[in-house]
Amino acid sequence: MALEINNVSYIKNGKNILKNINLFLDTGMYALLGSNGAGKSTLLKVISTLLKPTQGSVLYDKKDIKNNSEYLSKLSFMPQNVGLIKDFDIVDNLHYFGLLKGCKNKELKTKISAILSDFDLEALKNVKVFNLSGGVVQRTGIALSLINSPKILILDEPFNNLDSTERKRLYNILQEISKNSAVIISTHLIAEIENVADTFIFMKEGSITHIGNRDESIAGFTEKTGRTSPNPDISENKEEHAKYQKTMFEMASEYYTKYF
Ligand SMILES: Nc1ncnc2c1ncn2[C@@H]1O[C@H](COP(=O)(O)OP(=O)(O)OP(=O)(O)O)[C@@H](O)[C@H]1O
Repeated sequence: MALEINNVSYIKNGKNILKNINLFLDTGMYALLGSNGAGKSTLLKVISTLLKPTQGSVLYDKKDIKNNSEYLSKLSFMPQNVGLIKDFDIVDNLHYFGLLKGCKNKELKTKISAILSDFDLEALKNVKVFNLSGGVVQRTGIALSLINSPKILILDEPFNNLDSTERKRLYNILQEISKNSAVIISTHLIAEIENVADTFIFMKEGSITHIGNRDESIAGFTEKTGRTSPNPDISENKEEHAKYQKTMFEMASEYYTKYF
């Protein structure tokens, strides 16, 4: 499994939204971090084939993802607002979207049972979506994105609406999936993802400013800025004090996404 993003740029209305993006994604969990407007959603849409790059290419196992039905069958994209059918119950949604994603009717039954159990949705499986809470809808949406056993799983802000128990459940599931697939998560919740993702991809103004694991990201930040550890003693200046209260990783993240 290898996804290669080679020199990808995306220009819309004269605006360079993605600038020369180069990425190599293997199995593992990748966090995509960046401020509003950094280009994260645009990059995810390019990887999902929803947008065609103005320049460059995206290859899956050395083949262009353009008109590549094998790639599409292995891809799953969960956007920020989950598009479940409100009049269907959970099982019908899983079944319907499974068929749309090309799963065979025969294998769907087993898959749906496994997913309902993994996501603790059995008791709610026959409840129509319009009667479910926001958290359960979100959980069902994520469950839905796994129906085709994706090799490339893209989740845009998946932790919204989830309480800490649900987040933990999701981390465990995603960690399991990331052993054999590339899981790409775009999120603003840095503290949430800090100990979960293997690799962090930081973006600012359409460019990637840093790629690395947690320790590498902190080390790069230390090297470039001279910052070593948070200093809890600085209290005269409120703003400075608040800044130092952050973890090294949060400071590194802020550096790569705002000031690099
Ligand atoms: N169709 C479009 N036409 C013009 N500009 C666009 C279009 N789509 C996105 N943009 C601009 O491109 C930039 C990147 O947008 P994008 O949604 O990819 O950022 P993001 O990092 O996902 O932000 P957020 O975290 O707010 O979702 C923004 O400045 C946005 O206004």
